[in-house]
Amino acid sequence: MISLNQVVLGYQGRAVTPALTGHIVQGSMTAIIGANGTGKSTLLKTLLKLQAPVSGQLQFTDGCAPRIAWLPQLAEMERQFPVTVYDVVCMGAWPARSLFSALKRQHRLRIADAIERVGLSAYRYQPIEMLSGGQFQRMLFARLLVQNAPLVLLDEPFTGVDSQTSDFLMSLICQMNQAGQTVLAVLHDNQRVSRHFPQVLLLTQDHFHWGDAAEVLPRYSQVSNNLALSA
Ligand SMILES: Nc1ncnc2c1ncn2[C@@H]1O[C@H](COP(=O)(O)OP(=O)(O)OP(=O)(O)O)[C@@H](O)[C@H]1O
Repeated sequence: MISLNQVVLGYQGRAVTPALTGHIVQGSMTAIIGANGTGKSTLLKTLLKLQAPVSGQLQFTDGCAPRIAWLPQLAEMERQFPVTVYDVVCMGAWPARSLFSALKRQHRLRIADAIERVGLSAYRYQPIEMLSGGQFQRMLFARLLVQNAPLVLLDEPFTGVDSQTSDFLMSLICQMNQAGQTVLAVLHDNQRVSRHFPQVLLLTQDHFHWGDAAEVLPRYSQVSNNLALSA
């Protein structure tokens, strides 16, 4: 789906990662792990074309970027905006219709189904500022479900969410992947990574390891131990 060839990520010409080479295979499920500041979110933003790479090449198998659904970090979300749960979930249908046209019946059904799947039917007309952290994240997942994009990018999807809701959201991620969507998720919970993610990209300041979870995860413990020893 996407190939990275010696891609250095960064801002205004300043590198924040080593040169990355690897493939995001269609239908795969990959966790991006690493310490704070190693460029995990920057990779997602680069795939979204919000950020240009410092150097190297990103190639899309079909010649153009696939449709992408993105769950940003919770801290980057505007929560005081005066809209309802329904309004936010509706936004997932934008790519399939023009901005100001009325929703078609098929869209309305998809939106209602997504809100029900995440357990927010009773809150559909609630202003988003009144939602708890877990409810807010469920709402964003409903929007992802409506988007139904071939590539799903998730930036720390379980931040501020209790373990029961995290388990529930994890099951939704697995369902998306089983339905054929390619998933790339930034995570800090290695147990969850080893349970659910066959592929892992580990980023450090100077190196990266990209491959099967069973091979890459033990390297993370090594890296963490080395960091602890040098601190
Ligand atoms: N808009 C920006 N302009 C300049 N530098 C930035 C910008 N955003 C992030 N950075 C820097 O890029 C580096 C990588 O940031 P990034 O957010 O990708 O890290 P991360 O691995 O996702 O970290 P975390 O686990 O803390 O979310 C950091 O040093 C950060 O300060």
